[in-house]
Amino acid sequence: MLEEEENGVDPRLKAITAAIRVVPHFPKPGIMFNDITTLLLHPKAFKDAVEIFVERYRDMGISAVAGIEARGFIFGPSIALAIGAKFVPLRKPKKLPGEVISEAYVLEYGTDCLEMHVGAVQSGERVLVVDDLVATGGTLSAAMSLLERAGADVVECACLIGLPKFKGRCSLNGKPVHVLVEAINKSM
Ligand SMILES: O=P(O)(O)OC[C@H]1O[C@H](OP(=O)(O)OP(=O)(O)O)[C@H](O)[C@@H]1O
Ligand SMILES: Nc1ncnc2[nH]cnc12
Repeated sequence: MLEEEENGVDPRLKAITAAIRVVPHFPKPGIMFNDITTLLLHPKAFKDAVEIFVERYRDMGISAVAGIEARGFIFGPSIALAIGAKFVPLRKPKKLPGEVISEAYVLEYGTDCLEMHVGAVQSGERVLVVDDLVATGGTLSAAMSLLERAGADVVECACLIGLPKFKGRCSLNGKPVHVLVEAINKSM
C-alpha cells in the first residue's frame, strides 16, 4: 500500500535519495558518479525502491522486464517476479552463449554495446526496461532498439536515478522514461 504522501511527494524517496552516494571524479575526472551500492546496504530503502516500481507497473499488462547489465540486474529481477513477468538480461558483448542481436551506443565515459538473446521476447510482447540510472539516455535507447528490433512493445523505461543532463525529459525516442529520484550533485 502507498504510504501517505507529503506535499505530493512519496516520503520513501527521501531515504532512497539519502542512501545514494556520490563519488566525484569516478571513473574519470569530472564525472560525479552516483553509486547505488550504498542504497543496497539499507534494506528498507532498497525494498522501498523496488516496491515503488512494483506499485506502478503491476497492473500494466507487462509480460517481460528487460534489465540492463550490470546495475539493471539489481532491480529488474525483483520487479519482474513481483509483477509476474519474465526477466530478460540485456548483456555487455560476448556474455550471452546463444544467438544474439547487438546495439552499440555512446556513454558519458566511453562506448559500449548491448546484446539480447534471439527469442528472449516475442513479437508484440509488452516490455518494461529497467536500469539504475539515466545520464545521456544512450544505454536506454540501445536497449529499446534491441527490443523493438525483436518486435516487442516497450511500455516504459524505469530508472532509479535521473542525472541533471536528463532532467526535465520524461521520454526518449517517443517512449516514457520514469525516474524515481534526480541525482544529487554533491559527494558524501
Ligand atoms: O544514460 P547513459 O549515458 O547511457 O548512461 C547510463 C548507463 O551508465 C551506467 O552503466 P555503465 O555503462 O557504467 O555500466 P555498468 O553498469 O556495467 O557499470 C548505468 O548503469 C547505465 O546503464
Ligand atoms: N554519473 C554517473 N554515475 C553513475 N553511473 C553513470 N553512468 C553514466 N553516468 C553515470
